[in-house]
Amino acid sequence: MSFLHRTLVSASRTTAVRSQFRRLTLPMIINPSLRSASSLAPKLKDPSLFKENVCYVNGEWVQAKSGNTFKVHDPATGQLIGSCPEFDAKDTEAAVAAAQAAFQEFRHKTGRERSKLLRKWYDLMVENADDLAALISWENGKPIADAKGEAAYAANFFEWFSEEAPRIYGDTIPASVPGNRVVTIKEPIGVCALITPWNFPAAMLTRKAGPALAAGCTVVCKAPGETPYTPLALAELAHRAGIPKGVVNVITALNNTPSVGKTLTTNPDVRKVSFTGSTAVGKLLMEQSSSTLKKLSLELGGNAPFIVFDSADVDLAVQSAIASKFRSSGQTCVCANRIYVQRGVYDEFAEKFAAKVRQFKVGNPFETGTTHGPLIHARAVDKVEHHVQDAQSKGAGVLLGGSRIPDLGPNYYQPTILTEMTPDMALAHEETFGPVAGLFPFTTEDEVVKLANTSPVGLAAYLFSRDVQLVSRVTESLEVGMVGVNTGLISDPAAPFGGVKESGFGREGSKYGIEEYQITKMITYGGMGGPLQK
Ligand SMILES: NC(=O)c1ccc[n+]([C@@H]2O[C@H](COP(=O)([O-])OP(=O)(O)OC[C@H]3O[C@@H](n4cnc5c(N)ncnc54)[C@H](O)[C@@H]3O)[C@@H](O)[C@H]2O)c1
Ligand SMILES: O=CCCC(=O)O
Repeated sequence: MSFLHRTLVSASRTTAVRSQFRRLTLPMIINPSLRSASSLAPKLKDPSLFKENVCYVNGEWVQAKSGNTFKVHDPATGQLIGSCPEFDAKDTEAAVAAAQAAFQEFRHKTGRERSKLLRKWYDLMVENADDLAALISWENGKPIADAKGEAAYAANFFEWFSEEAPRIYGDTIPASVPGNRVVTIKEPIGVCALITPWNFPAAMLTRKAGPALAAGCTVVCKAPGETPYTPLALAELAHRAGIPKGVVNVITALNNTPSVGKTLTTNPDVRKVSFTGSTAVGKLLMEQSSSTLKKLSLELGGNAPFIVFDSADVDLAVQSAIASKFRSSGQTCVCANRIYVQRGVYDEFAEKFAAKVRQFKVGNPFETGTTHGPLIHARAVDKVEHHVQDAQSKGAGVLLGGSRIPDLGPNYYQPTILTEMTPDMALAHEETFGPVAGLFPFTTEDEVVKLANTSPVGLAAYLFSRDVQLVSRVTESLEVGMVGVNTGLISDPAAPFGGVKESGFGREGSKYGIEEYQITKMITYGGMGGPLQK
């Protein structure tokens, strides 16, 4: 197993592994000893990675021209972490101008030079992984083991794209016109706006910035208002890596996010927008980008079907469902959302699944042994609660959980299992983005494929079966961009990540990821070839 896979697996399956050694308890364990307010700030080995009240523009740490700031809170405790500059349209224009000026030189660096810069940035991420993980846990709320997994996952995008940068090739194409020679070269598209979400504060940035820099582009990263400190720490590491000024800019906003987004999607110097977040915001950004016809990558919401056939290895399906459904407390776009289980194994699956979930330890992300932390904010908890109540009102059973955990804090919700789910329930057609597993019984292959494909989104799907022909049929019938067969973990810098339908378009990571930041320029040479002149 590779280091990356190990870190992903260890972060996401902490619960599965630990559970083998713990006594079953009912209900799931709640980590009792909340940290006191005075012990909230994690101790960083390098405190200078915590950048308060500044953004990184043109190689310098700057404030918003207005002097305005917004506050960032720890989702686990509600305590204040600090403030960040509330950038506005003018501040954003300045960041784009810096990136545009830097592009004129950076585009001419060789692939090998860009590779070395990315590699240095990667090395610094690895050296500072513990601090990055602490920042991730603090502002996002994921348990520290998961945050370490994210730090490694994020760094690996720089490693991967440092290896791609020197290997950018065009084609030589046989022309239809005699004497013509056609070649293509790959050029960097220009300034890229990278708009990233809070659920992976490091990895969503590196998955975009890695290929952008490898291609020779410069970037303006709009950090999520909920989790700005990890992206700002990455900016500090970019600075230390010697990345030239203006090539990487990291800006922050919370209340001004719509106007910053509008600026990034309408400024003619921005040639590409890459966004990860909700489908609703993706559609808005696409509409805004149409004014200057920007190239777009949109990695939007999912509603992943997780299908367990009678022919499955049920234990493997259970373990994988735990890893997929409850990763980051259900707050990833590829989390299983609709768990379809064939009638023949439904009861066995439900029982074994519940036994594992009962062993989760919900609590403060920094507390030893915590396997699951809080949700990101109150809106997220409200949505989860709505999905559970809606399902209950329409006849679902609550096998486990089903309520908030106010003793831990306002953003905590119990890991929950709902049974006998039906297609009319909200969870069936909306991504929950929280720790609720809805188990839908089904009878036939045709039925489950139709159910899986009813969603307007199509990001990831998972299926479990030992029947190779069934696997092949179903995989090819699913309307999604990614399928996990007999695995619940599909994220890998080497693999193309992206969706179809209203989950967006474009691929991130892998050999394809860099194409999103390139243009293919065709050159036709006329009057070439023909017989040698004697
Ligand atoms: N695909 C993913 O990884 C992912 C990540 C986060 C959220 N989501 C989806 O979003 C839903 C709710 O989460 P949310 O409310 O934080 O999502 P959201 O789309 O509103 O926010 C995601 C990020 O987009 C940015 N953003 C929001 N409005 C913007 C605008 N007008 N212009 C520019 N940037 C803007 C913010 O930086 C924010 O952090 C979830 O249920 C889930 O479906 C998906
Ligand atoms: O939530 C979005 C991305 C998650 C991942 O890369 O696995």
